[in-house]
Formats: sequence, C-alpha cells, structure tokens
Amino acid sequence: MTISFNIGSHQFQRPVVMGILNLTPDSFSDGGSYLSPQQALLRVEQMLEQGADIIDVGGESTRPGAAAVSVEEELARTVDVVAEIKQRFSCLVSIDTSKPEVMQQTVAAGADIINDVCALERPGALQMAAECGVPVCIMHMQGEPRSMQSNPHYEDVLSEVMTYLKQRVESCVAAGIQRENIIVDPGFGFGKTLDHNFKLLAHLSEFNQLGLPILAGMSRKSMFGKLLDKKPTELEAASIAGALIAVQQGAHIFRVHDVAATADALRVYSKVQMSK
Ligand SMILES: Cn1cnc2c(O)nc(N)nc21
Repeated sequence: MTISFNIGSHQFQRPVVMGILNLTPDSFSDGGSYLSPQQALLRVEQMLEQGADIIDVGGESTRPGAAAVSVEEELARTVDVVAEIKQRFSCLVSIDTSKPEVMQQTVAAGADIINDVCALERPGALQMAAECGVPVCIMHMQGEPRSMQSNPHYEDVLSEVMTYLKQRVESCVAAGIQRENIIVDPGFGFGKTLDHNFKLLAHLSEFNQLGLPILAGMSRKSMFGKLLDKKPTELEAASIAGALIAVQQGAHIFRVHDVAATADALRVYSKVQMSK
C-alpha cells in the first residue's frame, strides 16, 4: 500500500519533506543563525538538493517563550524571500504565520500554502485564508507560545486534540475553505508535556479518521531533547526515528531541519511499502 494524497491541486505519491527556513534571530534549534536573504536562498538551494518538496518560511519564532514580532517586521523578513524563492526554484513554499496581513502579502508573492500554528484563530485569519484560496495547515496549540509550556494539562490529550482539529476543520469549511485544501497537525511541543507528545505520537494513526493529510513537526524538539538529555543540534537520529514512526502511522508531511537524513529515511520506508 503506497501513500497517495493531495495538498490542494498538488498530488503526491510519497511522504513529503517540508524544510524549515527560519528567518528569525531566536529560533530554538538553529537560533542565532540570523539569515540574510542571500544566506536564506543558499539554505533553500541546499534543502532542495537534499530532497525537500516544500520550504516553510517563518518570520516569527514559535518556540516556547518566543517574543512576539510586529506585522511590519514579519512582512519585512518574509515577503521578498518568498518571492525570490518562487522566482528561482520550482518548489512549493509554505508561509509559517498567524497574521492575516502576512498571509495576504506572502501568498501574493507566491506562497502556495499557509501554515498557521494558531489554526487561523487570530482575528481576520480565517477570512483571509479563505480569500487567499491556498491550502492551509491547521495545528493544535494549547495556549500561546510565550506561556504554553508553563503547565500543559489535558483530561485526555488525544481526544482533546482530535476534537479541536475537527472543530477547526468545520470552521474552515464554514468560512469557505475547501476541505481538500486542509492539512491537520497535532502540534508536537505546543502546550504539551513530554508524555503528551509521546502519547500523540503513539496514537498518531487515530488522526487518519479526519480523512485529511497529516503534518508532523517533531524535528529537534524538546520531546526528544528531554528524553535523551541532549541539545537540539544532537537530535537528528531521534528526529528521524520520530518521522519514521509517524509515517508508519499514516502521516504525510514532515517538517524538519535535517532534510537529507529525513528524505533518505522516508525513501527507505517507501521502498519497503512498494515491496509488500
Ligand atoms: C512553525 N512550526 C513549528 N513547529 C511546527 C509544527 O509542529 N507544525 C507546524 N505545522 N508548524 C510548526
């Protein structure tokens, strides 16, 4: 049984790798490597050579404790880079933002997908995403990036995340977003303890009941760092393990820092699937 799914009008017959492009000074795992536009494009070229299908462009760090960024600043960091990527390369670009203005201007600059860790809950975001008419990834987060890790609590993390995603999908459809344009994401590390994250990973296949592509973003996250007592830059093997466990449960899109290693691991998985 091989994988086959759509992101909007884009069809895929294999797991999809989304390479992370942080245009922020404070992102958790490659923090401090504040990229100039030239450096950003070199990184994009490298990720595409390594097998990325989508480049996820982020102008505001969403890591725990991250400071908020103004609309102007986020626009300045993202719009021109999105335009440049689309002019130079033939890949898909997703914009990692929760701000309607950033959605509008980056989609106008060529972004193919909106990736919103706030699941279009910010004022105006749902309407803007519907107007943009591009595929959207909606992700579960408990609380806000600044405070979400202070004391995450659920009665039942699996059912609460599932219920939330079902409700947001319905809200998206009601707002005029086509159901086949929606990707769902449990939001690893967004208002979850270590155990919450592993429970979600252990039961990730449950989310197939939504009948939508699943995006898994575990790369170099604290769910592995805490388990192994290692720094983000030492978490490549754990991140690959997470991606393989997720793909075996039906996940479709993998948002990662280590593109080459993840693409290789997923190709091994796909070959096994084709050999059944
Ligand atoms: C921007 N960002 C950081 N982590 C993420 C995750 O797990 N999923 C999605 N969709 N975006 C993320």
